[in-house]
Amino acid sequence: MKISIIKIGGNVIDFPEKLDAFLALFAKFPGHKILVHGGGILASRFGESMGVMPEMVDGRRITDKDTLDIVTMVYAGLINKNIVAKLQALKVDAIGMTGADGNLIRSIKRPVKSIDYGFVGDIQEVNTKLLDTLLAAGLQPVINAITHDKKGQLLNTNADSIASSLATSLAKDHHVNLYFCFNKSGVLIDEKNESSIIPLINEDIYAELKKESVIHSGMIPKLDNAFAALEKGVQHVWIGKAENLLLAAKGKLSGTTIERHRYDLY
Ligand SMILES: Nc1ncnc2c1ncn2[C@@H]1O[C@H](COP(=O)(O)OP(=O)(O)O)[C@@H](O)[C@H]1O
Ligand SMILES: CC(=O)N[C@@H](CCC(=O)OP(=O)(O)O)C(=O)O
Repeated sequence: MKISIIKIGGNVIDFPEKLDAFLALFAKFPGHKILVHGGGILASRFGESMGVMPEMVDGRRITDKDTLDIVTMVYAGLINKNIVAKLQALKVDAIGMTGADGNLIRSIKRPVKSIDYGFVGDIQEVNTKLLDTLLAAGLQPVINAITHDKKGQLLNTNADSIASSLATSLAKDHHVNLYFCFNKSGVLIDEKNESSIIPLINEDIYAELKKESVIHSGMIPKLDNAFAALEKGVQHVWIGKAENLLLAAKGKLSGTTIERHRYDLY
């Protein structure tokens, strides 16, 4: 079957009117679809209000015990259940899940090397059978950034990595497209100029733009995840503005398409 994995970032979730507009588009999105969400901005804000200061390294959150409790409440509770309720109101039969539900995503606590990320999970296994069953039953999974180690420990996992892993696991048996929706029009040459979209990025262009620091911070893990997905059989990866999601689905020019192949110069 054809499956679309759609990831929505914290910058959109944080603005109720932007989230509502996005969910209305998601409801109209054709075919089988899975929504993956983060919510890092809200988690940071909640943490700060409780005296737990956010600490990020390379776009990943250092997650101590208090932070794990906060992200579990925010991602698996507040954000996930609100999105499910809003989608149900839009007549989408959404079902909200963490990686622990139905053993959907098993991860392991990231080994301590130069940095101790704490309770951060690296994905090991995705229960694609469960996703197949849910999709075949007409349900639309809404999956958040909390995973588990199957030994009783919840872990915090970057939502871009979750989207990419779900896409690559499902791509073994299905035609899978991956859409990263965020608050900018795409990958930009000049971050402050929304019309400076780079329509197509391959690995050569990526390496060059990274070297020149045109691409930095949160965009690096997003693009690493995008290339990893293409390498493992995902058909199409798109990065762009949440409001252009339906244009992207129709193949209309909007945002950035990620292309795997390097161009042969000779
Ligand atoms: N060349 C670029 N074009 C667009 N955004 C960029 C670029 N380089 C870095 N970024 C940054 O990456 C961010 C998106 O990554 P992230 O915050 O992880 O997204 P999300 O909203 O999905 O969580 C943008 O908000 C922007 O600040
Ligand atoms: C380990 C790790 O970094 N987890 C992320 C999960 C949420 C996320 O990815 O949210 P966005 O998509 O809104 O950035 C975090 O806690 O920020």
